[in-house]
Amino acid sequence: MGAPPGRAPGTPSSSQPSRRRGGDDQQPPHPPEAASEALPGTASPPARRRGGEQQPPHPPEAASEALPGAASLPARRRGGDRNPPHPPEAASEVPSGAASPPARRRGGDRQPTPPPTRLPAAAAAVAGEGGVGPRRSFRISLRPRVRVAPWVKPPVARNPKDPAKPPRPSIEALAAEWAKEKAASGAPKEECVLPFLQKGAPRKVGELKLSNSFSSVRDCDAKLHKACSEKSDGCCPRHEAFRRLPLPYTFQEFNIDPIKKEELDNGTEPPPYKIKIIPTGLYWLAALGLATAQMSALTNHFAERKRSRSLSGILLQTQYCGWGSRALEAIEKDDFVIEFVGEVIDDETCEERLEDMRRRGDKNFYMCKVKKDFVIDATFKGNDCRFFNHSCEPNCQLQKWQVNGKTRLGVFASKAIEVGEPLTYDYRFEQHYGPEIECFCGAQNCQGNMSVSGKD
Ligand SMILES: C[S@@+](CC[C@H](N)C(=O)[O-])C[C@H]1O[C@@H](n2cnc3c(N)ncnc32)[C@H](O)[C@@H]1O
Repeated sequence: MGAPPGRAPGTPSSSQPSRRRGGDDQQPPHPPEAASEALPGTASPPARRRGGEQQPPHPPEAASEALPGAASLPARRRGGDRNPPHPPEAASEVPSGAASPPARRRGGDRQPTPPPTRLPAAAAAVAGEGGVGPRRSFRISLRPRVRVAPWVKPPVARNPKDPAKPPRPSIEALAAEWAKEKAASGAPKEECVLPFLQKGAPRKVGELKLSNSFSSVRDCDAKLHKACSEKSDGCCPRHEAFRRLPLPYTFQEFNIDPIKKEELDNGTEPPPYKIKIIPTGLYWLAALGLATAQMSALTNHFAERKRSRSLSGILLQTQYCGWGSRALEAIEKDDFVIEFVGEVIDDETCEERLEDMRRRGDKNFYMCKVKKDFVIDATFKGNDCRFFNHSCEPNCQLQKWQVNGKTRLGVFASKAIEVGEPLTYDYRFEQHYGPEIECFCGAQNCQGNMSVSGKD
């Protein structure tokens, strides 16, 4: 989920400050292109990243995310999630005059980063019963949203901030339109409903058990891997992947990097996922489609990747956190933004994937553990929610709902969100082993890392 900062072109790697601790996750030199994001006029060829998250060409808009005045990117982590190469065009968008890299400080005195950047694609888990509810109870407003749906005639709602703009359709209008088309396509009636938009839809509230993943590891009786980890100098070879496994915190989760090793051989490959140009207001449409169709119907990310090269849409390239998602239109507080969907896997499969991730050296995580044997993995299949980054001062919340007996995760706006603003939520995780993953959210109240309670 996050990409570590890279260094500016021409900047010696030795000058790059280290951002993460940990042995094998040493960050590779920053791809030249990444620098172009911060240094206007820079146009060195894209470099390739290690460990899977090769980033696609930088979208023009991404430039706006670059920290003014930043010239070189401090190395923040070891391991794989380095920022993807920046396209030459991006450079022109970066504020000129940048000369020195942004200083990073911990905790409160951290330098505020430009607008929060992040946006993963969340996918809805449509899996069995149970499910854990959010730790907090959120009030969900079902009032009409004002968003743009190109193919829907705008109903009545007006843009309060700019009356001159044509009225935008309400969420109800969009839902009605969608339901109509869905029904026309022959879908069963029960599939023509938007669960997160139903008044009175029950949300299960409960607590997450943060250590479930650890206890599920095969052939390891050590509590939370502590013993085996100590035997091997702080790093359990077999379970090293767990060092960076973000376990659920409050109402979220995450982890795993999707890119396969062989795909990294081509340094110009875009990220292992799709880029869709869809207004945020339409996320739920796509998300619902994915959810109702179950994981088997999710688009193959390899196929989607082909489209990502020429499009610049919802995704944005952040300076330190890899790819993120942003709002393509204003979102009101409490609005449903997108459903977190992905493959629903059990703990054993999760473990296997983590091991694969370790071997590949992946650094980004896209998993969300909901409960025992119920992990939603957006690594290979999911939607744009997988690109939502973490922020200590997020503008979204991940909520667990019980919809018709199935647990589903929805991302809701926790505050009003402006167009272009990175979509983020708080998914700090409990970390027991390995180096702390430094947080680069840039929030004033940033705690400095993505661990919620440190190590045992
Ligand atoms: C769900 S992915 C988000 C998308 C990811 N940025 C990408 O490029 O694919 C979560 C990963 O993004 C990175 N990340 C997200 N938020 C971050 C933050 N505030 N600071 C540092 N890295 C972050 C971490 O590597 C994390 O494992």
